[in-house]
Amino acid sequence: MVVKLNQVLGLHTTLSTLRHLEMNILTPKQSGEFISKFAKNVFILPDGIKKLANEVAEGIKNKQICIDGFSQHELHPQKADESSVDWIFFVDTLNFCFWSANENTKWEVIWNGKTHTGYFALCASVRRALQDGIPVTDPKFYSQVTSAELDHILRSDNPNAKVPLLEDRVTCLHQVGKILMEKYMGSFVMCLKECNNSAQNLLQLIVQEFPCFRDEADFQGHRVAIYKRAQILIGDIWACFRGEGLGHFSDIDTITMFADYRVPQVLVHYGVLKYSDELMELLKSDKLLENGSENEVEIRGCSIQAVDLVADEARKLLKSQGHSDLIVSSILIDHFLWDYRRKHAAMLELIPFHKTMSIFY
Ligand SMILES: Nc1nc2c(c(CN[C@H]3C=C[C@H](O)[C@@H]3O)cn2[C@@H]2O[C@H](COP(=O)(O)O)[C@@H](O)[C@H]2O)c(=O)[nH]1
Repeated sequence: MVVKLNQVLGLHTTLSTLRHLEMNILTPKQSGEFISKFAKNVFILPDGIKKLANEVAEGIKNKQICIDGFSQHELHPQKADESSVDWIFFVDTLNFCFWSANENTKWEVIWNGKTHTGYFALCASVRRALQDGIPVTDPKFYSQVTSAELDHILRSDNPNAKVPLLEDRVTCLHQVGKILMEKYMGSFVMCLKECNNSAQNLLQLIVQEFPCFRDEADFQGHRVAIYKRAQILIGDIWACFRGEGLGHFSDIDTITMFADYRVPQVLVHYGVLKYSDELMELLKSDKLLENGSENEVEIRGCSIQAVDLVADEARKLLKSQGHSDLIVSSILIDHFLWDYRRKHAAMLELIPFHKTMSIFY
């Protein structure tokens, strides 16, 4: 069934999304709307939206939900300077697929006496490399890094584990490092300076210039864009700079949540998303979902739409309470949900996450 685009979506376009229209690619926001309209195995529940929106509105009022979360983490860069931009670009080039088949093959990195897993294991391995004098976040270095060198840099302190997709990570680093060296004077800062403080312009530049960030799929006859790593890259720079200077984006609220494999677990926990029995059984069977498959696109697309609906509802609530000055963004809601999953990992374990071997998330 081919659906007429303008029947489905109010086309909110800016100059930077014209590329999407030329190539018929929906923006992430449009993709979330479109996918959720035609999803067969994933449903968005209005009561869940209201419940989570209430909690988000409260969190924004009492500042539990705020931009400071990023810099408060010891493993994130503490200074808002150009070296932090290249740190974030390096990390978000590799910010994918940390899950392991079972508990004892978890990739772990020890830093300052604390054992880190998943995303923070990646951050810890960067700290470890920099402390060992390896210029790991320098495009000059990683554009030519060997597999053996990256294997050493990302080595697990859990001897039973290795970081998955090592060769894919080397390929991604070579690709983006070469482009930065050849076209952007060896730093992602030059890309930032080209986007005149527009998040959408930067998003277009990232997916145009760096193919490994092109997180797209075909769904019901249309090309949809999820762009999880491209958007988290923008969100992390914005958060690190607290929305100032190099991290100032006039349209940051047009960035959607980052469709990974963790936030959908929290959305199901809050009763915002519901899976069909068939899909839930499939996820519980631990079978891999192929990147771009219908179920996987439905989970990720409905997550985008659900968080945007929560943001809209929270804005309405805050406005009705006389707080229309308080900013609500899908990024801040995403961070809250992602951090929530880590805080309540044991409880959330009861809700299966979709396992995909993908360089995109
Ligand atoms: N949607 C969303 N996905 C995120 C993040 C982050 C880290 N962001 C930091 C920066 C600011 C925030 O305050 C966070 O401290 C990583 N991921 C994804 O999760 C997965 C790994 O998960 P786990 O096994 O638990 O480490 C993997 O796909 C990874 O790409 C996020 O924020 N949102």
